[in-house]
Amino acid sequence: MIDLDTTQAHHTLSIDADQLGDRGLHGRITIPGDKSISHRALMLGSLASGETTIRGLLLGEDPRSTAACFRAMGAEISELNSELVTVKGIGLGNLREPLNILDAGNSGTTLRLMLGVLASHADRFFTVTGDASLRSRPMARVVNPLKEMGAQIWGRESGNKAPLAIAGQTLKSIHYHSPIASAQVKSCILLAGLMVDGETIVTEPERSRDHSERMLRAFGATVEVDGNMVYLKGKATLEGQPVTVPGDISSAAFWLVAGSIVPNSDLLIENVGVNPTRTGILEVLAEMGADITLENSREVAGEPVADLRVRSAQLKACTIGGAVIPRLIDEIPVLAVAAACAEGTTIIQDAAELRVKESDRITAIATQLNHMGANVSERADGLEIIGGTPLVGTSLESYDDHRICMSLAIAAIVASGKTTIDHAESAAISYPSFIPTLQQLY
Ligand SMILES: O=C(O)C1=C[C@@H](OP(=O)(O)O)[C@@H](O)[C@H](O)C1
Ligand SMILES: C=C(OP(=O)(O)O)C(=O)O
Repeated sequence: MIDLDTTQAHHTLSIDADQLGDRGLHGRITIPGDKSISHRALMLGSLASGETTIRGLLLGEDPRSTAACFRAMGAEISELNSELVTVKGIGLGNLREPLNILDAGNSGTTLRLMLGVLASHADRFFTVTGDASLRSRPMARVVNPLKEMGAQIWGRESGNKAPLAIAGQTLKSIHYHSPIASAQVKSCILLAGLMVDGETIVTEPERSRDHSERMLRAFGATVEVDGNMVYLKGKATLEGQPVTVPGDISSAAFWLVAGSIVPNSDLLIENVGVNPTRTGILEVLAEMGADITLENSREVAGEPVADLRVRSAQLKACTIGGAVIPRLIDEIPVLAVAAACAEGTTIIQDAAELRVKESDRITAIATQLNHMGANVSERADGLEIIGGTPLVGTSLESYDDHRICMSLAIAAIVASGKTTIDHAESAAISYPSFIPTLQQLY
């Protein structure tokens, strides 16, 4: 029994795994569009000259926040749907000063990428904010390099926390050595560099997702990549393009883990983006002994795509850290569920970033899995998970964090008895059809 109680403002998801039987998970799953690519398609489409068409856009709350912000600055974005969205761009440098505060909702990507755009629109004033979670997340990581480029930004804690106010300026180019591997930091600076005179360069300690580089190039900007360094030629022009958004591997991750840990499963997850800067989860699950194969590998609109077939397997522990972390950062909560079901002790390290996501994901997943009977200890930069203790259904908190909510739902389907998860509406941030898909599998 999988039931969603929508009678209160905050929805409660109930999963009674005992009633699910032992037939496993079977069938084909289509996952929604990639969130990172959806944000970028809406933003670049808005900034470009001419029309951009977007097929397969994610209809989650986060891309809706991006669309609302850019509409408020003059971009004509048609009603959002996953078939076809058209964006009539207003041309680089032509954003209108918005009449009200721009609201990025729960979306770090919206706020951080947009700051680069706003800071570089001279003679215009912008105010930006977000929900309680986003207002608690650090913005200095983008505000400081933007200030080095000449930006004027004010906010709480010396400009580290939203609400923020931005007086747009003509910026100058920099070579920024980012202390963290973050696609949001890298993309913010590249977007800020579009209108500067000269080359903007970002070097990061490890390579983070490269969707901005790929899409900027497709829209006509000159972008070069050399190891962990990205160059963008200033005074760029962007031309609207057709964009096809592949399925989000971060959403596929829930089924990759579910199909592995639920005995007798055999799932085909169709049309998944397998950009090498995102496939850390496939490498780690393979090392843990998962049975996952890539079928029908192809390239769609400049991004590699495949269907992923997953069959159940006994997982074993592994150590996850170093350069792979930015390539699976959003999948760590569900990987913790996999580790709780694996034989042996899994260590997740170099992942302190998780403490400043929508929630402190290290504390959130450790606390909630322990409530279910798992053996998880927090480390400053990750988790230590002694796998193999049986999981028991109970009442759980999602911390209003979409990835925690969905990860706990996957844990619940291998637990004995009934689990309830609060704030289940949070799944709609990145995966509105998650609960219907879970129900369809049973
Ligand atoms: O650029 C992006 O689209 C994203 C980058 C990552 O954040 P960081 O850049 O903060 O690591 C990731 O966690 C987020 O979900 C999406
Ligand atoms: C961290 C995430 O997104 P954002 O930073 O855009 O809020 C996420 O989707 O897990």
